[in-house]
Amino acid sequence: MIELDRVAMRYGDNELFYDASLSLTPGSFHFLTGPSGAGKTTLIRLCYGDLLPTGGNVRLFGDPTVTLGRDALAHARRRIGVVHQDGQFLDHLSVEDNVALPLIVSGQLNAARRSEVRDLLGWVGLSSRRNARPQELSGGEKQRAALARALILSPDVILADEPTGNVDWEMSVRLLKLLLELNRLGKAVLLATHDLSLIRSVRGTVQARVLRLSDRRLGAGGADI
Ligand SMILES: Nc1ncnc2c1ncn2[C@@H]1O[C@H](COP(=O)(O)OP(=O)(O)OP(=O)(O)O)[C@@H](O)[C@H]1O
Repeated sequence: MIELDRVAMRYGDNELFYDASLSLTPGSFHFLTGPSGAGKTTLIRLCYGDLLPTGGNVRLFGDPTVTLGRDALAHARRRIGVVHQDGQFLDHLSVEDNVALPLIVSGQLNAARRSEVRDLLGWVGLSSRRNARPQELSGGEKQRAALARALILSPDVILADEPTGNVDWEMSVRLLKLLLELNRLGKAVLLATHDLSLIRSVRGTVQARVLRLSDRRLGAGGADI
């Protein structure tokens, strides 16, 4: 569904990585680790066509992102749910409307979809916070709202950039469990995290690949779990 084929990425003279290959197939689960600044967020942005590679190819559902026009890219992106590191909420909207935003923007919000938004908020444990503003949420609540918003268009692929960054251990495990549940439903998941103990916590319970981005290379990050 998403394929990186010998991808290189540089910002000006700063080459972040080269020769990076990766295939996110249905039902696959990948952890992406690596030091701060190695390029994990950049790699995720390449995976949904937010950036174009400076070398190699990124293919979304078969088509190289460099060849996709605006409409085709928007169409492909609707199949990819992104959980951003910083949430990226609109502060003047309620949590519920933030989650519904992809439906509002694409003109799909009706009574049935509104009820799906509420179901999703229930699934991530935020029913009682649906009328709050994003700035009133705790770190863990924000991350769960970001996950709900990423899921509202029923994507085939979920890209999560440090979703457990600012939350305590219990909440990290809870978020990871939500992602694993989605993965069991057949969705491809890529989860970037610094937290190796989180990866170890699911050892033996899930088939996942651990990738490490460091020294400008994307490689295996230790034993797969
Ligand atoms: N738009 C940009 N223009 C120029 N340099 C950038 C841009 N975006 C990121 N960088 C640089 O690229 C490098 C990699 O950034 P990136 O955010 O991808 O790393 P990361 O591995 O996700 O880091 P962290 O774990 O701290 O979030 C950093 O040195 C960053 O300053």
